[in-house]
Amino acid sequence: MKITRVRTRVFEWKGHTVPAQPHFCSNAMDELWDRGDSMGTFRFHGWTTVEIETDSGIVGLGNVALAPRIAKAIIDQYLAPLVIGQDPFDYEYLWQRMYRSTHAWGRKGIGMAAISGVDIAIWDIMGKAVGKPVFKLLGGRTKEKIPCYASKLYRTDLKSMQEEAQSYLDQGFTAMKMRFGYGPKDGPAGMRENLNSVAAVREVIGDDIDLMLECYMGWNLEYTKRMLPKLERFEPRWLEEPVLADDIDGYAELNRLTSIPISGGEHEFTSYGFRQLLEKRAVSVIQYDTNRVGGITAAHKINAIAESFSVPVIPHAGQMHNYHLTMSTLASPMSEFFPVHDVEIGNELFYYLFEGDPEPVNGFLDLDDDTPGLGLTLNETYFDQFHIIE
Ligand SMILES: O=C(O)[C@H](O)[C@H](O)[C@@H](O)CO
Ligand SMILES: [Mg+2]
Repeated sequence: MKITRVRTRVFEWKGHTVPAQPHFCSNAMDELWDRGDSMGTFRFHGWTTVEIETDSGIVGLGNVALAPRIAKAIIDQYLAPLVIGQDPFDYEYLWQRMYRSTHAWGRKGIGMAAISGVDIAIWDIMGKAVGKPVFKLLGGRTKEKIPCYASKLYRTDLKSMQEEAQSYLDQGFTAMKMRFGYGPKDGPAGMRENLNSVAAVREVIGDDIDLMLECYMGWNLEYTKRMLPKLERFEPRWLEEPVLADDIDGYAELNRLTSIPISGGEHEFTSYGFRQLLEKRAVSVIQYDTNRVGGITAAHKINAIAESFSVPVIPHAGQMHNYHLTMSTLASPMSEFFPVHDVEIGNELFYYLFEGDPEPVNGFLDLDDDTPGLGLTLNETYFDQFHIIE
């Protein structure tokens, strides 16, 4: 089988968007003197789709969620010529070809996200070609169902957060993630706000539900050190990305300091990046996203390394490209799940663009043993809500 064409499209959401309130979520821009539109750092209102055609008629579907226009340009100009004419089953060779030939600029960030999109489509082709779901090519079914945690609870008024937390309990979730709204610039009053929001959610969910706490890189080392002892009484499952992704020694220091597991990796790339995080004991939970980290080829290797360090892998974002990895390894006990709702941050945009994601039932989701490939198709229902760039 040979790859004949790589078709990329950018989908930019132009439909209704729910505006984010101030202090909606701490983030890396918060420390700058000019706050400006700090929410801009985590709006994902566009997506790149990668459809890879073959001479057998099979088409693989991949995606990239970061900087969509740039990802498209990288794939069109640099990556497509490297895979066209090649056998998709030579996936390791193709990955290395893309990785090595873009090494000067592509090994982290958007270069690797673009490689991920192509790699995901290649795995979709392989699954379709052998008539098996991708997880069956990676290790198969390691769990009856995948436990998942509801991930939203952005900082709003406490009553709304409590109602939202209650709604996840009502749906049967036994784990959920909330976001902090305040950071170092907000002083002791902001610290109090942060603690009050965790207390408010704990009040509703009780002590027997896992609660994950997300900082999205909006804190710094000193602030996190002050917050950790105050957070311990809430027994969070983890504290996520307290500092910038580049501060690996900062993560390691925090992870040594506290009984709260520190998590990260959503902004890390390839097995090299994760080897560093693991060797330094910088994180106690790994959270790569397959559509950034280097695709399924890289994520599969990271699972093996993480297993040898006994560090759980709970990928960022859920979504099919991650669920298949989670299903196929014991290193991964759980998935993130973004509830389907009106377009807000953009995490949920996935469901407006793709069809095939499983619905969680009582906090678990499952993958079909017989659907070939990733089990995802483009959802044309909302195409008129997007500006599409071919
Ligand atoms: O872990 C997450 O779910 C991410 O950090 C979110 O994608 C991000 O939007 C911050 O809430
Ligand atoms: Mg996160």
